Amino acid sequence: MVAAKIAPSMLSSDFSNLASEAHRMLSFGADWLHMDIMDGHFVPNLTIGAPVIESLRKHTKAYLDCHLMVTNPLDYVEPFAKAGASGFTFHIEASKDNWKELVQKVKAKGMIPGVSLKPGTPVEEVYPLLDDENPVELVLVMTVEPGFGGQKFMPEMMDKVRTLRKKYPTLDIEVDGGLGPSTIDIAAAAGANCIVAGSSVFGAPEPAQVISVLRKSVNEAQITN
Ligand SMILES: O=C(CO)[C@@H](O)[C@H](O)COP(=O)(O)O
Repeated sequence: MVAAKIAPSMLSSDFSNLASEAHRMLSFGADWLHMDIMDGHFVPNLTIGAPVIESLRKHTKAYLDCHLMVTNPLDYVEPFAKAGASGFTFHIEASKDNWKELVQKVKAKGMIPGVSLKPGTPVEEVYPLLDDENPVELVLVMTVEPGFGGQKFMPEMMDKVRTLRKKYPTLDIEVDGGLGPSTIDIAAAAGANCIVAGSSVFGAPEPAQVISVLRKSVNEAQITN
C-alpha cells in the first residue's frame, strides 16, 4: 500500500496571496503543495523560480513538491535546495544525458528526486532511472501537455501508470493535469497515489470536499487492487 498524497497545484492559486493560499489548502487537508516551475523555454509559459519557493518556505513547513518544467534542471538544484524545496522532479526529456548526475546532486542536497514524462514520451524511458542503484523516488506522469492549468485529462496516459504500478508496487506515482472528481477514479484504479489538482480544487466552492473525494478514491482503489 502506498500512501495517498493530494497536492493542490499552486499554479491555480492567487499568487499575490501565496502564503495564505498555501495555509488554506493545508487546512483543507492537502498533503503536499505542488509548485509548477516553468522557464518559458521547455514549456511555453513562465511561472516562478527559487526566490518564490524561498519566500513561501518562510511561511510553511509543508512538503513543497517542485515540478521543474525547465530546459536545464541541473542549474536549478543548488538554488532550489537553498530555497527549501522538498521534492525536485525534473523532466526526462530535459535530462537524457545527465540524469545520473542530477539524481545524485538532488539527493546530496537533501531533496527527493522525481522524474516526469510528457504525454508523448514512452514510459520505458524512465526505467533506467528506477532500476539504477541510485534511483529516483517518484515518477510524475503528465496527463496533459505541460504548460498550463485547466486542460483536459488524457485517459490514454493511464497505460503508463498501470505499467509502472505493476513493475514498481511501492513507487510514488504522481499524475498531473485535468484531475478532479470526474477523472480521479480512472487514475486511482490505474495505480496513481500522488494526485496533483489545480483548477478542480481552487475552483470548487468547497475545496476540502474535493480533496477528500480525491483521497477516498485513491484509498479505495488500493484496497480493491
Ligand atoms: O503542471 C501543470 C501544467 O503544466 C499542472 O500542475 C497544472 O497546473 C494542473 O492544473 P489542472 O489541470 O489541475 O487545472
